[in-house]
This record gives sequence, C-alpha cells and structure tokens, in this order.
Amino acid sequence: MGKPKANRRVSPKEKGKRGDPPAERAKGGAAPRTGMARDVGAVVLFAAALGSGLSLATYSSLDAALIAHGIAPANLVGPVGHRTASALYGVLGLSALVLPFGLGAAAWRLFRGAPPRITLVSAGAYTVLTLSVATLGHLALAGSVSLPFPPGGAVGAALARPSVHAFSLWGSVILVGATATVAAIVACDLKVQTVGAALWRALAATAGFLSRRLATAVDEHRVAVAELRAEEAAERERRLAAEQLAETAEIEANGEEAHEEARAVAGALALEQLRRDTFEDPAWVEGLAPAPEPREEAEGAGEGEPAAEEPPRRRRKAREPEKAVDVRAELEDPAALPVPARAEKPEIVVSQAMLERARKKEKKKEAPAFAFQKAGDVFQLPATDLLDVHDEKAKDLDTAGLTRTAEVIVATLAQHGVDGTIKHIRPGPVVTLYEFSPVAGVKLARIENLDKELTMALSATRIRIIAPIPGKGVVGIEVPNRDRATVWLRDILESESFASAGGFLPLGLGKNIEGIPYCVDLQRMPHLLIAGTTGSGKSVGLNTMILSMLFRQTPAEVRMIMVDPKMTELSTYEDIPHLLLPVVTDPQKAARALQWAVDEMERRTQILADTGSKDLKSYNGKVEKLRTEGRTFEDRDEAAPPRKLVVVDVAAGESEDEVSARAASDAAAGGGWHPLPGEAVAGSPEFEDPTAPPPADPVAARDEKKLPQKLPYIVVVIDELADLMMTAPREVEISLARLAQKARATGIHLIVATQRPSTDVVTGMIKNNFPARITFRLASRHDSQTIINGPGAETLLGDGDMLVLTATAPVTRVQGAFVSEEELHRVVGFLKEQGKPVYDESILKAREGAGPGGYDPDEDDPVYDQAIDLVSRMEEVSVSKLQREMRLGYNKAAKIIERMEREGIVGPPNGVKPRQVLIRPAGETSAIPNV
Ligand SMILES: Nc1ncnc2c1ncn2[C@@H]1O[C@H](COP(=O)(O)OP(=O)(O)OP(=O)(O)O)[C@@H](O)[C@H]1O
Repeated sequence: MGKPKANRRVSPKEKGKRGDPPAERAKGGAAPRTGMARDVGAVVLFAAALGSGLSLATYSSLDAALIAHGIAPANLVGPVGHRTASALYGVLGLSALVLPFGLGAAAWRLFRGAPPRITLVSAGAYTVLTLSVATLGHLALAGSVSLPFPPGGAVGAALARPSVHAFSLWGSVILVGATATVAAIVACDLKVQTVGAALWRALAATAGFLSRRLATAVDEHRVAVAELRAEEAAERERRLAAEQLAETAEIEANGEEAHEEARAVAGALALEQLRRDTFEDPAWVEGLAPAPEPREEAEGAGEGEPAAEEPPRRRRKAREPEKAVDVRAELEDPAALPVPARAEKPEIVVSQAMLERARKKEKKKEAPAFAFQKAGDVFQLPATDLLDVHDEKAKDLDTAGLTRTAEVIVATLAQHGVDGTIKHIRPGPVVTLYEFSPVAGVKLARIENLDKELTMALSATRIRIIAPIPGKGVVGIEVPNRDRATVWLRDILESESFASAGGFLPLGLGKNIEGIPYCVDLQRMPHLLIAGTTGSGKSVGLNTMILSMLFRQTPAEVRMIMVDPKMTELSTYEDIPHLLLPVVTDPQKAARALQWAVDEMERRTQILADTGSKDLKSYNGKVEKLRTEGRTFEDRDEAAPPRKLVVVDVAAGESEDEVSARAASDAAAGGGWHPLPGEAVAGSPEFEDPTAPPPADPVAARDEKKLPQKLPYIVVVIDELADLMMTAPREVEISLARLAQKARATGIHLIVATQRPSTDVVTGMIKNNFPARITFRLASRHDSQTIINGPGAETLLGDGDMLVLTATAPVTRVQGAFVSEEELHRVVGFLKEQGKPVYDESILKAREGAGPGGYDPDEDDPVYDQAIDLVSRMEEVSVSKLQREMRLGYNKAAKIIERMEREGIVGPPNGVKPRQVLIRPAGETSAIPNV
C-alpha cells in the first residue's frame, strides 16, 4: 500500500504538476476564460461609460418632444441615450455624471488586469460616492439653480431629507461631504495626504494667481493715476509760472499791492505741494478729486499766515486713510488752509538788472551812443557802435524749474542728514544762487562735502558751494542755468556801471551772478594776476579788459606794453598808437621791458618827489595847471619859493637877521630848493603823443616844448607769465615784485596772466604783491587755493566764468563779457587809423650791468669812463639823456651822474634844467673858471 499521502512533503512545483487539488486545477483551467471575461467586461464597461457619458453630456429636455414627433433628438446617443440620461438625471441628479467616470475607471482597471475584488470595492465606493454627491447636490443647489431635473435627483432628495432632519443643513453638508471624500479616496485608491497636498497646491496656486492679478491691477491703476496727476501738475505749473512772471514784474512796479499778489502766488504753490503730498499717500485714490483753481488757492493762502508747526501734523493727517476725507475737504476750501512752512516756496529774487534786460532795447536807443566818450583834441575814441548789436530777447524766467531745483537741493541735503530751507533764489545770466539756511547745529563743512551728491541729484555739470556767503549767514549753492546767456562787451561798455565807474582805468569785466554789470578800476587794484586753464576764457577776458581801456583813454593818457610769448593773442594789437613797444614775443626782451618799467618807475618816483606830487594824477593835475598858465615848474618855484627852515644858533650869538641873510646868499649860490635832480620834467620823447598834429607855429611849438608835459599811465600786459619765468625767473620775479610794490603812485600797472598757476610760476613773492586776482576755471582745488586762497575755481564752468578777488571785497563770481575776433579787429583797425605808435625800441636793447637798482660805479668801472668821455663833449647833461645815449637803466645813469657831481664833473641839480657839464674833452681849454 506505500506511504500515507498526508506525510509526504511536496514542493510547490510538484504541487502544480501533479499534486493540485481538483478545485485548484479547475481554477487553473478556468484562467484563460476568466481573462477573457475580464476583457469583455472591460469593453462593456467602457462602452457603457462612453454611452452614458455622451447621453448625459448631450442631454436636452427638448429632445422628448422631438422624439415624440419622430425627429432625431440632439442627444448623440439617440432616443435611447436621451431616455437613459433623463432617467439617470431624474434618479441621481447631477451625481449621474459620476456614473460614466466610475464605469470608465472600472473598465480601465479591468484592462490593466486589476483583481476583481478591488473592482468590487471600487464599485461600492463609487456607489456611495454617487449617492453622497446626489445628496450634496440637493443640499447645495435645490431651489437656487434652474435645471431640467432636480439637482440631487430623486435619490438625493430622498437621502437629504432625513439627513437635514437629523443634522440640519450645515451638519448634513459636513457629514455628506466627508462621506463623499472618503468614497472618492477609496474609489480612486488615493491617500489622504496626497489629496490634502493636491488640495493645498490648488489653493496656493489660486491664491497666487489672484494676488498677482490684484497687484497688476493696482499697479496699472497707480500708473494711470500718476500720469493723470503729472499732467495735471504740469498744466498747473505752466499756468503758475506764467502768472508769477507777470506778477513778479508787477511787484517791482506796484510795490505793496504787487507784494500781496506775490504772496498769493506763493500760497498757491505751497498748496499745490500739499496736494501732491496728499496724493502720493495711501489715500491716493481719494486724491483724484480735482484740485481747486490756483486763483482760489491763492486767495485762501493769502488769508492764512504760514504756520511753522503745521507741516508735520498735516502730513501725518494725510497719511491716515480714514482722515483723508478731511484733507480733501481742506483742499476744496483753501480759505481754511494755512500755508504750511514746509510748503513755503523760496522767494525768487530777480535783480533789477535782470528785469531790465527786457526793457534795455528801448532804453539803449534813448541813451547817447557812448555816454562817457570825450572828444580828445585830435584823437577820437572808438564808439561802441564798432561792436555788434545783440538784441536778444530776454527769456522768461522758469519759476517752476527754479522752485523744483530748490526742492531737490533741500531734499538731497536732508537725505544726507542736513536739514534746512531755501529762502531766496537769485537767478543770474549763467548761474542761479540758492540761499540755503541750515538748521542750527549743522556743520558747514558737511554741506561743502556734499557737492558731488548735489551735482548728481541736480544733473548739473558742476556746482559751487559757498559756505557761508560772507555777511549773509546762509550757505550759497550756485547751480548753472540750463540756458547760459552770453554777456556782450557792448552791453557792459554801455552800462551805467561802466560809465560811472570811477578811476582812470575801468575794466568792464562782465556781469555778476545777479546780472549786474561788474566793473573794476585797475588803478585801485592796482595790479592784476589772472589764471585759467586753456580754453577757460582767459584770452577773451584779457581782450575785454584791454578794450575797456582803449575805449576810454587816448594814447596820451594810457600807454601799453604787451608781452605775448605765445605769439597768439596780443599780436592783434600790433601798431595801435597806445603801444610803447611792438608786442614783445621774445621772453628775453620781455624781461628787459620789465626792467625798463622798473627804471621808469624809479624815475617817476623821483619826479613825483621833486614836484611834491602824491601820485601821477596829482602830478598831471599840476602840469595841466602850469600849461594853461604857460609856466614851468621852475617859474612856479620862483613865484612861490618854498619855505625853508633856518636854525638860529643863539648860543653862538647869532641873530635872526644874520641867519636870514646867510640863507638868502646860499639860495642865490644855487643851494635853493630844486624840484628835480637835473631831469627835464617835460615828457621824454617816448611819451610824445603820436597822434598829436604837427605844430602850425614852430616858435610857439618850441615854447610849448619847454612847458612840462603830462605823463601817461603805463599798463603792462603779460599773457603767459610761465614763459617768462622759464627764461629769466629771478629777474622777472624781482621786477614784477618791485613794480607791484611801488608802481601804483607812478601810474604803472600790471596785468599778468598765466595758465599754469603752479608755485614755480606764481611764486610767493609775486603772489604776495598781487592782492587782486582773477581766476577762470582751474584744473584743481590746489590751483584754486594758490590763486584765490580757497577752493572754487575748479568748479567754474569755463567760457568766461570767473572769480574775482580784490583786496577789499570777498570773492565775486562774474560771467566774463564776450567780444568776438571780428569786433576786436574793427576796434583795432579804427585805432590804427588814428596814428602810428612811436616805439622806443632801445628799451629792449641789452644793458650792461642793468641789474635793478644795486649799481654803484667804482673806480675802475669802464662804463663810468665811457660816460665821462661822452659827458665831456656835452654842455649840459641829464640822467635821462645819459640813459638814452648810453642805453643804461635809469638807476645806473642816475648813480653815474651823482658820482660825477661828487667829482665835480657836472654841476649840482639846477631845477628842471639839465645840469651844467664842468669839464671839456682832453686837449680842449676849459672856459669854465673852476675846472
Ligand atoms: N566770456 C565768454 N562768454 C562766452 N564764451 C566765452 C567767453 N570767454 C571765452 N568763451 C569761449 O571759450 C573759448 C576759449 O576762450 P579763450 O580763447 O579765451 O580761452 P583761453 O583760456 O585763452 O585758452 P588758451 O589759453 O588756450 O588761449 C572761446 O573761443 C569762446 O568760445
């Protein structure tokens, strides 16, 4: 019988092959059939899903009538589809739509070979899901939407009723909603977290989308509002600018009444600012309310006095949305609105000069063409008609732009911790000055250090900060105008400032920043040092200065020496009758010319001392008087001999009468007062007036020659000191220093220009002796320091923008006058037609031992021997005669004459006459008893 079957262990393989129980075998044999049934089931379910889906989706209640009349219904699945859908909707309501999805999902599972058990669970879950959705449909939509079937169907209605009864509506919704969710999870085999995460993502995406849409909408709205406001503000500013310009002019004309008007305009501007502030706040939508008309605002502002404490409070108020309505109310009633201090607009102070620009044209026609022109005997001064006419229409003042710039300045400074206000704006032709008052405690250096920030904020090329403006207690911020006006030389020369500028040598420099003509008197300065980088307007400036003098003075009154080593600028003046020398271009010769000027200064000093004249003006005054009387200095001295102090030696028994008699005999012997050390007071030949007509009567001319002659002023103009300093630094430096120290009284003045203000050119000695300086734009702050003892020149704009420093006034900014080449040539041509210059070129010849002043002829001096040889052949000699004959400097000639006097070769000084020569050349018999 073998082993019992129960004890035998069988491998699973074997189980399958031969040990399978009948049931398992039957199962294994049915597998192919099961697979087929599943596939068939899947297809059937898919077809049912599709059919039901199409039936439901294309359901229409009207189809019933169509079908009744034998017409094909709209339902895609035909009358059957319509009826099926109608039944499903009727029973299940909207939840009928779950059915096709459920059938489709089941078909999909069968296709994938999922176990039928799971499919059954899923089917159960779907059923529950369908029922709960039907109930929810009824709970949520019954009575509120119009559908051709009950939203929850018959089933939904049936289930909802007891549920509502038990849990009321919200309880039922929660309960049925939870049931539906669970059913969906089971039916779709989903995890709670997955569903939660999906829901959360959906919510987040929806929220993000909505917030983006909202932000875009707000931005678009804000931009639209801002554009609207900008247009509104621009229009208002245009109107205000036009009104204010007219009113500013009226202020000047109508005094008090116009002042009220100005206040009204200021109030209107302040109100506008407040409106802007309000509008930019969160309450901006409210701010769209139309602004009150400026006229009304002005009236309101005019009634309320500015309240210093108002602005912060008012701003805060405007920023509280719930109070924005109040602000609007105030805006609509400007009469109730005090003008806040913050919104107080700076006063635009338009100088009379600027206002007159518009009226100038008419005025000019009324005025004489050349008010100060004086008719010389022969020489005719040039008329300003030689210069071009520039009737440029004065541009309207951009008050809105000026105010805006002031706001930017205040805001930028505040941004960097410097609070304050701008009270006055002073527009000028080229720059506008904003006067900034910082609050107490602000260090001015901080403001100065913010120049770059301000320059950037104002989009300016350069700005200049004057901290503080001397005598004003405010900080000046000079901002270049967008449109620079040109200052024409003709306007300056025709201005009252120039006509009334006192002094002999007025220089029409240009206009100050308020547009007022700015003229200085070279005689008072009394010398001028000018610096400026190339292209800064230095040469044009020199031309306007030279022309100012040429328009004013004849060659008999002013002579010039021009030194132009660059051989560019001053050569234009070649051959005008005012020149003492051809324009000097050789630096060596320039050094000699300077030395000559020093000698001439010494000579003049002596003349002034001997004629008892304080300065050249007083000397020329005396000469003029003597000439009208037909007398000389000698005649004058005889007519009114000087009082002489005599000492009575009482101790020696001398009486007053004896002493007087002794003094009288001394005087008779030539020991009396002598005005000149042997010099002829009459002008040296080089100072003869080249434009004077030839004398009609030679006898009268000879008598006339005996009369003293006036001495002209001498102006030495050097364009490029650096070139001279490279050639003969020591000589030039000493000459310039000596002239600068002493030449003023003698009528010799210097204008020295350089583009290199380094300390090897403008040495300490030169600088110290030139207290008056002008600087055009310089390369660095350091250079500026050298010239005007402080910064500023490096921030100038070029094109004639300059700073003027005099010994008596603080640094003044001036826009230099402009004169074109053509104008210059016209004037020079006119002058040349008047006469030719008389040059004394011996001035430029090299002199031996021509060192300034220190010469003292010793025993073996060959020059002294030559001088004795020369003098012995003369009857009379004077220092200047010896000077000319031997081409010596004045000092050297004077020293030689003094030694000759000591040695008995020439006589003592003889009033204004030359000295008598007391020797004869070797071999000749002397006619003079004491030789
Ligand atoms: N006062 C002015 N107003 C308007 N423009 C001016 C004025 N001065 C000078 N300019 C302009 O600047 C240019 C240069 O001026 P200028 O020749 O005087 O400079 P510079 O300092 O003498 O230079 P350089 O040393 O190279 O000769 C002029 O051609 C002119 O266009």
